[in-house]
Amino acid sequence: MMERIHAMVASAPTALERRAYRNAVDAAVRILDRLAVIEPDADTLRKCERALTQVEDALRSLPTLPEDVEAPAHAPGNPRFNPAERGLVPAFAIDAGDTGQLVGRVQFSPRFGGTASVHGGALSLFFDDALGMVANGSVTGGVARTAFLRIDYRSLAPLDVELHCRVWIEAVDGRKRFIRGELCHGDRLVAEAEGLWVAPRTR
Ligand SMILES: CCCCCCCCCC(=O)SCCNC(=O)CCNC(=O)[C@H](O)C(C)(C)COP(=O)(O)OP(=O)(O)OC[C@H]1O[C@@H](n2cnc3c(N)ncnc32)[C@H](O)[C@@H]1OP(=O)(O)O
Repeated sequence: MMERIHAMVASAPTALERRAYRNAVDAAVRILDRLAVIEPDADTLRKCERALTQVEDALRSLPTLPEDVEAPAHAPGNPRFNPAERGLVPAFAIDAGDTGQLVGRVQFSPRFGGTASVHGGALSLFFDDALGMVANGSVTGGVARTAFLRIDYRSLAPLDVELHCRVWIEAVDGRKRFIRGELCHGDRLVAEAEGLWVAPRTR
């Protein structure tokens, strides 16, 4: 029986499994968002902890991903490898993009917040993902890893508000891809980023 379950999850996920995975992650992050804004109530929180522990126990009984990265489960379509689909970064709506740039919108929900504004580390996480998409895009081809990422925080980023982002390739020099990006709230610049992505040596 265990072997059969493992064979099921070791294959690339179906559309139904992807949707179910997304829905489960969405439910989990909605809880984190709610916990970030509620007034503490110890009794309710204890009940919440018990219920969540039951969910966690159910998840612990499932097999984990195979270590072999060539296995079908590691196909790019698997939502577990998409930072937004597993709740690591806020979903980024891409409005326009070509081979060397993209334009989109992002909204940071309360779990990404400090007090009333977005946590600086969350902005950095977002930029790594958004600039990384362009660095790993069709103009450059192949995989590249973040070598450095510099963020200039220009003004506070509000939570739960749509922010606009633009990302573009500044230069490509051999294996090096220099990428820049900016995030705005209306006309106001919130943060700028520049980074280097380095593609692996081919030999
Ligand atoms: C569609 C999918 C979208 C996915 C988007 C998500 C993207 C997210 C990507 C990540 O977050 S990856 C995780 C965070 N990054 C890492 O863990 C990387 C850790 N570091 C490394 O693996 C290596 O240091 C690295 C691959 C970046 C570079 O190692 P290499 O051995 O391939 O490069 P090497 O040291 O030979 O340097 C190559 C060139 O880059 C330059 N370089 C490397 N690191 C640098 C640095 N930090 N600053 C400035 N220049 C740097 C280096 O000087 C040199 O320049 P030149 O060719 O002109 O001589």
